[in-house]
Amino acid sequence: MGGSKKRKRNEGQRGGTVYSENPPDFALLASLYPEFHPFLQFSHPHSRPTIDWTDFNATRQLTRVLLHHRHALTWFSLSLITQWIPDGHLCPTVPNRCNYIHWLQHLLSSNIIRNTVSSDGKFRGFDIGTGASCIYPLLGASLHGWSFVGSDVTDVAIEWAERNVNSNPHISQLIEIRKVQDNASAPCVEVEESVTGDRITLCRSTDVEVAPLPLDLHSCKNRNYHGPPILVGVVRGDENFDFCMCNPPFFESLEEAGLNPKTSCGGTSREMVCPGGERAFITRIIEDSTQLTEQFRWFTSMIGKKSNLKYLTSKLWEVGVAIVKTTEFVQGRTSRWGLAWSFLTPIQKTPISLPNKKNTSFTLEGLQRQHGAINLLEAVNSYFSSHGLFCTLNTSSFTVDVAASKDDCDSILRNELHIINKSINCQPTQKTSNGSSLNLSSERLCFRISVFQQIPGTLLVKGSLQDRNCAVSGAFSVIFQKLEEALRNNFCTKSA
Ligand SMILES: C[S@@+](CC[C@H](N)C(=O)[O-])C[C@H]1O[C@@H](n2cnc3c(N)ncnc32)[C@H](O)[C@@H]1O
Repeated sequence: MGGSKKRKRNEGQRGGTVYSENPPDFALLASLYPEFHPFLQFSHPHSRPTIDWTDFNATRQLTRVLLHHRHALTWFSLSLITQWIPDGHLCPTVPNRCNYIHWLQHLLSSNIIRNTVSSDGKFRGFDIGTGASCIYPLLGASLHGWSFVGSDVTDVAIEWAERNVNSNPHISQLIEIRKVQDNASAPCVEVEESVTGDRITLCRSTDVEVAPLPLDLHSCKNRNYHGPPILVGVVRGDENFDFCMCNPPFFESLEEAGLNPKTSCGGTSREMVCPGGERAFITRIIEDSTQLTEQFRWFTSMIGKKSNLKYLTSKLWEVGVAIVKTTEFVQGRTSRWGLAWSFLTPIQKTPISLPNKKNTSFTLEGLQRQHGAINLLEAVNSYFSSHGLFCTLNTSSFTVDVAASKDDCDSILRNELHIINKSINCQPTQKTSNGSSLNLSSERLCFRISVFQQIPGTLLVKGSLQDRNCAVSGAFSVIFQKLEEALRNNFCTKSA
């Protein structure tokens, strides 16, 4: 921590992915795929080539050759120009989509939630709105051998997603494309045979014609979302998944969707726009998830606006999830966020394995001017208060003293900071040598957070355990890590 004056933004999901460590070499791609060559641009004769990111033909050709070169995927058949992504349809950028897959792989293999669905790491996922590209199932199946149901509402998306699946016979058995319709008759499942080259592949295709949703879902809770069903009514009662994923229609209008002139990835209004934008769409996913708590280990979604991440996270705690995980995906100048939640009880970490340090710290660098020590201190205070912990803020010494009961600590160790008992038992307190008013009962975890400004834009956050021998001191490291995560999320990432 600390050190370098200018923080270099990590590309990819924090921690990096194959594309941040090994970016595409356009010259090499053009030598391997002549159809990509016309799109190369050179700022001067000996510079590395790039492409015109505002040219839809260039970005879709790049996606096609990258999928083939890096992932052995045939996407909108390389040989048949008639099999091309329909004009104007969303063309996915591969590194960005890989970041999400990479994060999911990390989430699933970390076994925070017990694996009850799949064996051998062959996870099963539900891709909400798979699109004509079917990009996530193709990547997930080819990179990790995951199986998928990919849903969508438009005929074009379904038709082309199926074609893309069938163009990849080595993984086509792993992917089912499911059409979502908003009318009331029983689901029908059919298996279609299709011929690709000289091989016959099976692409399971399902039309799920769903019963109308319960009234309260349509009208009361989802005033803003009036579209077709998303999970409830599309997922069958006997299905279980390790995860669902979604790149939702981010925008409230096409005008809003067209605000980024720097890249051209296409996107029709059906793909990009939903009344109420991603906030409404993901709120519906959250509401659906409360009815499918046991059928998914993880619910996840991509989020385009940081302000929505905060809103949706608090919504999740309101509906009683057991755990929330977030991440930031950074690709070039674009940031997106990942949100994951589960209703299943996380596997309890053993306190013995936790380091029992008395003092610990981290540095936040590159903060904007308006984020001074006092703002950070207030954020620390409200972070702990909002989780029901007893806090004393001291703005002259730039400290917050915090006390947590044994039950609070148990909850935190189970990753359940949100259900901390708010009615903290305020016993008589005793003055400590450093002047704080903390209860030093051996059953209570008492610690002090101090904030120091090192240089403008760089703050040091220090945590000091008041009594290292208290019965619950092992919880301190976890709580401090959670605080760091929350502060970094709030203060260190680009605002949307
Ligand atoms: C932003 S696009 C994402 C496409 C693709 N997953 C990707 O990442 O490029 C959103 C997709 O969601 C689909 N969609 C909208 N509402 C839906 C619903 N209720 N259920 C399933 N898909 C839906 C749209 O048709 C569109 O294909």
